[in-house]
Parts: sequence; structure tokens; C-alpha cells
Amino acid sequence: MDKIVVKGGKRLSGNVKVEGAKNAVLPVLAASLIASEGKSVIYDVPTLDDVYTINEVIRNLNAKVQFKNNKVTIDATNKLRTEAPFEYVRQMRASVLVLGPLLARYGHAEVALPGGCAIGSRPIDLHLKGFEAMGAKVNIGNGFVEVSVDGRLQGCTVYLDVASVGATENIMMAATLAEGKTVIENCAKEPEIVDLANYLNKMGADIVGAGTETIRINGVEKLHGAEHTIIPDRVEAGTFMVAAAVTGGNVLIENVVTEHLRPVIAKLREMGVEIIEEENGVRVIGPNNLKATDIKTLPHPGFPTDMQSQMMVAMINAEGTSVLTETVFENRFMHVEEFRRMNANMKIEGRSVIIEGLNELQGAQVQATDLRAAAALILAGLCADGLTEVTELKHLDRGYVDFAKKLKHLGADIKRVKVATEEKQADEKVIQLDFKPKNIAVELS
Ligand SMILES: CC(=O)N[C@H]1[C@@H](OP(=O)(O)OP(=O)(O)OC[C@H]2O[C@@H](n3ccc(=O)[nH]c3=O)[C@H](O)[C@@H]2O)O[C@H](CO)[C@@H](O)[C@@H]1O
Ligand SMILES: C=C(OP(=O)(O)O)C(=O)O
Repeated sequence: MDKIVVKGGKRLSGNVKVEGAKNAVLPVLAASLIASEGKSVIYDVPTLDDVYTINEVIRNLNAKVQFKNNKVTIDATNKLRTEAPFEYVRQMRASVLVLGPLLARYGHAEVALPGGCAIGSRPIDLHLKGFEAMGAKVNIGNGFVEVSVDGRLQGCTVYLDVASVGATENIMMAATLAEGKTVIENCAKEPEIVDLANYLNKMGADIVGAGTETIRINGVEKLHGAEHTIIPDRVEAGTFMVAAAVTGGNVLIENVVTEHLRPVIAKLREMGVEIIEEENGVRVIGPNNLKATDIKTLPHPGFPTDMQSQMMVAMINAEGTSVLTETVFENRFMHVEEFRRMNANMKIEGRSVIIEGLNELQGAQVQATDLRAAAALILAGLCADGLTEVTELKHLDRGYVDFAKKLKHLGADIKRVKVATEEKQADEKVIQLDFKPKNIAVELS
């Protein structure tokens, strides 16, 4: 198992290029299963563990998948299986996104029910409510959910109680082959929804309104493969923005759609960060002193929950009291305890965290509790006094390509090490490991 060791204190500078968006590529790859004719070719696919997992799911369903040079080619013209086992859903809950495509094409789909996770209970009731409204029967038992319909799904109007990203995607994919018109009201408006709708339309679907709160889908007979380039990852971009901001750095972030990052840019500007849109990207210049602010996470175009833990690092480093309120997931504060281990002065009150800045962060051994927490703890390490070690990098690898390498390229004192090898060396030298971050004389650069 790997860990990342980071020594704080370096101002970041230089350029960094953002990858294709994880949250866009996963539904796009799942949607490729609907194509009964022709191959799909998807460009700018990031080399993330989640992408390898969804590719495995798709292969397991009997489609052919090749992944090379950030390009995925999918041939789903074989007769597909319609069951996705627990093995995959356990690794990545986005595996439930195969439900809509398989139900659309075969009138049957079965996946293991996703359990809760570190950020909340994350039910899929709204996905299922949409399928039922289209005429599907839902059976839940033995840890599986099975959806099936005799003949074609029927177009209908579905109102989502919560503007769920996954439910909007699953229902939109299912509706592409339904008979008649489907209207999804109070749907999610995230850029990844628009990317998926654009891809489905290239495959022959008839979808309008993606990016607004009502999506209309006229069902067609079949879809074919298509070529598509994935949008840039707004969360990765936002993470590097915070990295520049908290280190007083000057970083040009390339391959960014600034429109997708409006709430993050607005909050960082409020905190005193200079953000300049340039021809090749967005330049972020961190101030000497960050100012406190308040943030509430909301569905797009509100402040994204996936940037919540990273922004906490900016708040910890800001002068004054900040309040961060999480409204999207009920339990996305597991990282707070880890920040406290690094000397952050913060407390949880209901769905809010009160952060008293400016307490100097101290390096410590910390554990990533989820994907974005992993990145946030590394950001905290960049501005902490001494060494920070972040473990449980399986979370980080789900959503960030070469995170430590990219930060090192920007001048950070950071390295990724294999824990097993180090422990073996330590055993061989009979060294007693006594972790005192401030006293360890490790030269990282
Ligand atoms: C792979 C992917 O794209 N993941 C993103 C997606 O997750 P995901 O699609 O799972 O998130 P949702 O938008 O569905 O979840 C939002 C809220 O709705 C609730 N809910 C959702 C579905 C449902 O059937 N019933 C229900 O109550 C959830 O528990 C949560 O409280 O959007 C989230 C919210 O922007 C992001 O944090 C995730 O990074
Ligand atoms: C919560 C996230 O992803 P997922 O929905 O795949 O768990 C995320 O990307 O921060």
C-alpha cells in the first residue's frame, strides 16, 4: 500500500493540465452499452481506478473494451448480459449507471444494491422511481435490485424530489429507447449531465434541455456508437486552484471550462485569491493572507460538494471564522477529525463546520476517508509545518491521475512511497519506528 509524504512550505508555480472528468466519463462509458450498432470511441479518458472498474463491468457484460492512450473504444454489438455483480458495485457505486442502459436495450437489468459509504447513505430510490414511472417492475432481494419491463419502456413525466445527478443520468439513458416522450422535472443541471446528453444525441438519441431543470427525451428505436471527447474535470481543476491559493502560489491551470467553476472561482476571489482567465487556462495567484468566508454546498450551479473538503483547507488558512455547511450529503465530514490531528481549530455543529483560522497546520500521519478528503489532506500537508503522511490512497486513485507527480512538477516537496517496501527496509535495519513528524529529517526534494 502506498502513502504520500509531503513537506509543507513551498509556494507552487508553473503549469498543470487537467484530465477528462471522472464524473462525466463514467456515465458516458455506461451509456455506450446502449449502442446495438457500431463502435464508440471516447477521448480524453483519465487513467483512474474508477475508469478501470467501469471498463471491467462493461467487459463482464460481454461488450469489448480497449483502453489505450486516454482513448476507450467500446463495441457493445454482441448480445450483452444484464447482471452486474456485487464485486463491481462494491468497488464503485457508479456501477449502478448500467441499469438505465441495459433496461433500455433489453428490458432487464440487475445490479447489486450499493451500500452506504463514507459520505452518506446514498440510496437509489429516485433512479428506481423513474424506471417504475416508465413501466418497469422493480424487485429488491438478496442484496440485488432487478428492474424489468415487458416490451418497451413508456415515456412519462418524472419529478425528482432531489436533483440527483445519478438518477437524472440513469433515467435519461433509459428514456432514450422508450416509446414516446419522457420529461424529467427538477433534474440535475451539472455539466456532466450536459456532456452525457451530448454524447447520447451523437449516438442518435433525441434529448433537449440538459443543463436546465427540465430534460425532454423523445424515444427512438435504437442507438449506434459515436465519437466523443470528455469535458475537463472541474473538481480536479478546483483542487489545483486551492493548492495554488493555500501555498501563496502562481499556477496556470490548463484545460479548464471556467463556466463550470463559477461558484469555486467566486468563493476563492472572496477569500482574496487572484484568478485570471488566460488564453490557455486559468491563472491562480494566492495572496499572503486568505480571508474567511462562508460556504454552503448545493446542487449545480451552487457550490459543489466535491470541492467541500479542499475548500476547508483554504478556510483553515484564512484569518477569521468561516462556516461550511454541507447540504448534499449527510455525512461528508469524516476528514474534519484528520484536519484536527494537524492542529486545525474546527468543530462540527449539525450540518456545518465552524473553522477558526488562522491556526498553523502541523504535519501529522493522517488517513484519507474518501476521495476528495484524500486530496484535501495532501493540500493541508502542502501548507503544514513539517511532514505529513497521507495513507489510504485507494480513495485518491479513484479520482486523481498522478496527483503527487503533478504537485511535484509545480514545486511541492512531495513523494509517493510504497509502505510495504519501507517497512521491510525498517525491519531489516531493526529500526524502531516512532513517528514524530517534526523531528524526522527527510529531504524530499
Ligand atoms: C459518479 C458521480 O457522478 N458522482 C457524483 C454524483 O454522485 P450521485 O449521482 O451519487 O449523487 P446524487 O446527486 O444522486 O446525490 C445527491 C443527493 O441525493 C440523494 N439521493 C440520490 C439518489 C437517490 O435515488 N435518492 C437520494 O436520496 C443522495 O443521498 C444525496 O444526498 O453527484 C454527487 C453530487 O454532486 C457528487 O458528489 C458525486 O461526485
Ligand atoms: C463522491 C464522489 O464520487 P462517487 O460518486 O463516485 O463516490 C466524488 O467524485 O467526489
